[in-house]
Amino acid sequence: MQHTAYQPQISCPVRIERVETMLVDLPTIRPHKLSMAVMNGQTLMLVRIRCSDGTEGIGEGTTIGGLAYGAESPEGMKLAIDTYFAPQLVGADANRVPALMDRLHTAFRDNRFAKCAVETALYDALGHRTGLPVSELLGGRLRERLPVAWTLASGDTGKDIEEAQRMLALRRHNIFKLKIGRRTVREDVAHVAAIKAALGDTASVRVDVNMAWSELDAHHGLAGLVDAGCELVEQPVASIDALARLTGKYPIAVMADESLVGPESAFAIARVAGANVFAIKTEQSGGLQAAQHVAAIGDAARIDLYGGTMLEGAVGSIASAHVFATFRELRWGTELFGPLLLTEEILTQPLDYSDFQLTVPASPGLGIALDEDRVRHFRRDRPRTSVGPAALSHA
Ligand SMILES: O=C(O)C[C@H]1C=CC(=O)O1
Ligand SMILES: [Mn+2]
Repeated sequence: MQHTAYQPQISCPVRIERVETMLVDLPTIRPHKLSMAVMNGQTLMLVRIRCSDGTEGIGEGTTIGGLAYGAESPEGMKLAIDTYFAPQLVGADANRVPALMDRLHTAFRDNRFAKCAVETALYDALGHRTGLPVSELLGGRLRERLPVAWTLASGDTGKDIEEAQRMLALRRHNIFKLKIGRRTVREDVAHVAAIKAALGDTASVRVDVNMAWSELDAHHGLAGLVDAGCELVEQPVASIDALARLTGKYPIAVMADESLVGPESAFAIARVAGANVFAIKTEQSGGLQAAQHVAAIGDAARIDLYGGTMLEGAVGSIASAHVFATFRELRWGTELFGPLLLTEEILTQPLDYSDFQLTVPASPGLGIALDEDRVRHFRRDRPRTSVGPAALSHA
């Protein structure tokens, strides 16, 4: 008897036909105050890759406060993809995602966020072609739902307490990350202590200093945070050496964020025991696979994992959710709340945030669909001339 061999669709080359990018500007629900920027809106750089078999994939590149957080901006990512990446991609075999990414890594230095957006779109398209969710293409998910923290960053203690209590009542979040570092250490510690006292044991309270403290500030700060009942401090100082000197010194977990920019930095931090926890950000790591490599280094060094965010919108957040779903352990949960910070929905079906968790979609690719009308409406390059109702009906 002759057996018909199973022929996965990806055995035939599928060509990349078009790479399209756009900037989408969305307002935030309130000013979001970080030590390096105050955000009143977020710009998503969306990339759409169309392939010769009719499949397409979407990806997102997003950062915080334009160029305030790092070396890439949404505008710069768009330029990098349009001018440099697209000519390398068009005509290439869309099924070979790691090979395509290798080509981009060889041809172009850095640009980790822009590369992550492209890798996301390629995996989304591959998922549609094969019928598999991105998490399965990345080796297989170990969980269906992810705990999601909320960031309190209104700049006002009373408002933050009200916001946290609302989130607890809605059963949306019971982990809170407080953005500090804009005020004195003493004021910041008092702010954290007041919030923890108001929430009690119903909530986990953590802080992110975004590198704003000197090493001496950090010694005072960490001691005060321990007394306030705070269980984790994220990137209190800038340098890896200083992080290492603080780690283990106080009964509070020290988490690396800005210092963690891909596998090499993960190795450097692990080598000096520079953190108890890695805040792994998919974009900051350099892509979906790179984030998995960072996780593997953390695992090997017995450093706990946490799924971080660059305050991405729905596309980038769900790409990260697929990645984090593959991590062996995720002791500190995630903070994939970015879409909830925005006033506008750009998906046909909103993401499922419930019971303090986010569901990782199980349908092919990223498992989400853009609401094209909404995206068109919020595109930065949409026609802006005011038109009357008659003209609109022909638009
Ligand atoms: O972790 C960061 O530094 C960036 C980000 C994450 C949550 C938030 O509010 O800002
Ligand atoms: Mn951080």
